[in-house]
Amino acid sequence: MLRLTHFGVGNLRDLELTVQPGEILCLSGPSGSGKTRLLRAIADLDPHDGEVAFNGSRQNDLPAHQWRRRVMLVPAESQWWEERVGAHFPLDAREEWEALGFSDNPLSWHVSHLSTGEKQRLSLWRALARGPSALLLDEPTANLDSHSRYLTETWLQARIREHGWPVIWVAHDEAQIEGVADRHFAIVAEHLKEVPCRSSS
Ligand SMILES: Nc1ncnc2c1ncn2[C@@H]1O[C@H](COP(=O)(O)OP(=O)(O)OP(=O)(O)O)[C@@H](O)[C@H]1O
Repeated sequence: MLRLTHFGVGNLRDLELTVQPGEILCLSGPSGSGKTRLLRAIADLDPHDGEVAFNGSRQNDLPAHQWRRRVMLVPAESQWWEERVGAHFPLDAREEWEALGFSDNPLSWHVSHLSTGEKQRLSLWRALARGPSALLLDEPTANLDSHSRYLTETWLQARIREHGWPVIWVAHDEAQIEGVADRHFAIVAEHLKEVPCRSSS
C-alpha cells in the first residue's frame, strides 16, 4: 500500500492518506489547487514535508530513480526521446494497443506524427509496461474523445485490478470519478476532503 504521513507540499499540509492495493483513489480540485504538485512530490520530483512509503519502504531510503520506477507518475503531458514509438517499449503487445483503440500497430509510427490523444494513450501503456508497483495518474484521459476515453478507462481499471497497484488518479469529470473511483478526495481550502462516491456508499 501507499501511505502518506504528515505529508505537506505547497498549500497542502499534514496529509494522512493510505491507498490500498488495487484501490483507485480519485483526486479532484480547482485549477491551481495543487493536484499535480502533490503527485510530483509523491513521485520524488518535488520537495515536500513528511513521509511517503510504499509497502514499508520509505521514499527517503531509496535513490530517487528507484522510487520513481516503483511509484510511477504518468504526467498529463508525456515526454518522448526516441524518433520511433517502438523504441520506447520493451515488447510489442498487440492485445494492449488494440484494447487502447489502435487499429494498426502504433509501435512503427514516428513520435512526431502522433496526435495528443495518441500520445496520451501510448504514454499510459509505456508506464504500465515498465512494471510499476503504484501509479500516479495526472488526468490520464484529458485529451481523449468519449470512445477512446471509455476504452482507456476500461483498460486501466482492468490492469489496476489485475496487478493490485494502489493508484491516485487526478480527474475533473464527475462521471469519470463515479465510474472509476473506489474513494474520492477533493482539495477544498487547502485540505483533502473525502467526497462520498457510489462505491463508498
Ligand atoms: N515547484 C513549484 N514551486 C512553487 N510553486 C509551484 C511549483 N509547482 C507548481 N506550483 C504552483 O502551485 C500551484 C498548484 O499547481 P498545480 O500544477 O499542482 O495545480 P493543479 O491543481 O494540478 O491545476 P490544474 O488542474 O490546472 O492542472 C500553482 O499555483 C502553481 O503555479
